[in-house]
Amino acid sequence: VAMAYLAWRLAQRWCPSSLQVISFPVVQLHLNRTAMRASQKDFENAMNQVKLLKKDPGNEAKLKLYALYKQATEGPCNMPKPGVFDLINKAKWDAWNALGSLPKETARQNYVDLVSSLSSSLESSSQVEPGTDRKSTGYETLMVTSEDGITKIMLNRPTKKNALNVEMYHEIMHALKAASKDDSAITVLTGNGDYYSSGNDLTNFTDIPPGGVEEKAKNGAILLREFVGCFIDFPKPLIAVVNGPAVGISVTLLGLFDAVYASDRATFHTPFSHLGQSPEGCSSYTFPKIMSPAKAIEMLVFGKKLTAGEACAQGLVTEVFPDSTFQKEVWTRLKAFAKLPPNAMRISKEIIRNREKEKLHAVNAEECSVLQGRWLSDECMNAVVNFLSRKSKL
Ligand SMILES: CCCC/C=C/CC(=O)SCCNC(=O)CCNC(=O)[C@H](O)C(C)(C)COP(=O)(O)OP(=O)(O)OC[C@H]1O[C@@H](n2cnc3c(N)ncnc32)[C@H](O)[C@@H]1OP(=O)(O)O
Repeated sequence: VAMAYLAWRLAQRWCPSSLQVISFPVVQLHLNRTAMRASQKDFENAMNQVKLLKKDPGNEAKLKLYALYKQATEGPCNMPKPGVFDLINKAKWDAWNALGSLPKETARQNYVDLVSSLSSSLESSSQVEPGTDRKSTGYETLMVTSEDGITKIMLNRPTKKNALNVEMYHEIMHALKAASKDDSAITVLTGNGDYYSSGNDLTNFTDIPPGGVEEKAKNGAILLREFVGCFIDFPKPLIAVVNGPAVGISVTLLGLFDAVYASDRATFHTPFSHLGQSPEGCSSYTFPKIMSPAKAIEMLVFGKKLTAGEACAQGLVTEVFPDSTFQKEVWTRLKAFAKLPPNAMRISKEIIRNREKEKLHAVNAEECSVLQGRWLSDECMNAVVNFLSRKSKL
């Protein structure tokens, strides 16, 4: 029920006046389009095209497609209204019912038009899919630059506090793979805006695939394992420039970095229990080693938020700088590091890190498998619903 609620809320959030948005353009198209009629063949082609869309068109578009399909094939909605707790079916019923007495032929035409516009918009945004050689501007969620021997990967969703959505996970993996092969000596991860990162984007939980929440959790675990694996295997010195508060996975990953420089404005918070979740990013292994098991439990189990000074005292942060001089001091230092012989740095990192790699991959696999189960728990679903319905913030 919680997941159904999530999907429903998301549809509402993207389309607050969903009934008007669904019905209004449809009726307008009907008025303007008396001369145009999609054939049954066009309709069938459009149905096949939907299955081939490279990106998920989102809940709002899916609701419109559903409503138009039902109207085109069955006519006006004559089903009984689903109960108030049957949230997904109620959202679908609302969308269909809002089409009123729209003629079947018009619904068919509108369905074909909608699929055509979705295909072209999703096609053009997929031109920067992983696999192609991206320049900095090719990223949707990152700014990646390379100069003075430093590749800088900047998380770039400042209005969302740099929350990591699915696209950002993929783009970071792509940027790390590219940085591991480019001619820079060191790689830096930082955030744009006032946050370093608010961790996993909680709306990632709302986009449920046809296989349901189990498939969603399985896909999430696969993505997470691959994502964390890229940090474990990264061959060059990897440095975090923590410009502001860090939450969740953006904190746990720090245990896999080679140096962590933080502004004194930064905080470090892993509220996994509050979210019904469990530690990831290999933190169940790295944190107890870095800061002692008891201190790790305070953070990872009880969700204690550390200041930058406390995180430095615990060994998670290398050094803290006053916010007013943070950028200047850190980048001066990094530019000096980047002038050191790159092969020597790479080999030294290898000898320090390599004997732990196998262990880290095993920990990563175990953490992902535990999280997969957690994501299906009532505790987790309720926490996500509460955040999305703005009942709770950290
Ligand atoms: C597939 C791999 C999965 C790996 C799993 C990882 C686990 C984790 O990372 S757990 C950590 C998850 N993160 C959170 O729980 C943080 C949730 N966010 C908040 O509590 C607050 O937003 C904040 C304390 C970070 C900031 O509060 P503040 O009042 O300053 O700003 P807001 O108005 O809340 O935020 C602005 C804007 O950004 C959206 N947003 C921020 N963080 C997230 C997030 N993690 N997920 C989704 N959206 C986020 C927030 O909703 C606002 O959006 P709108 O302007 O559209 O309302």
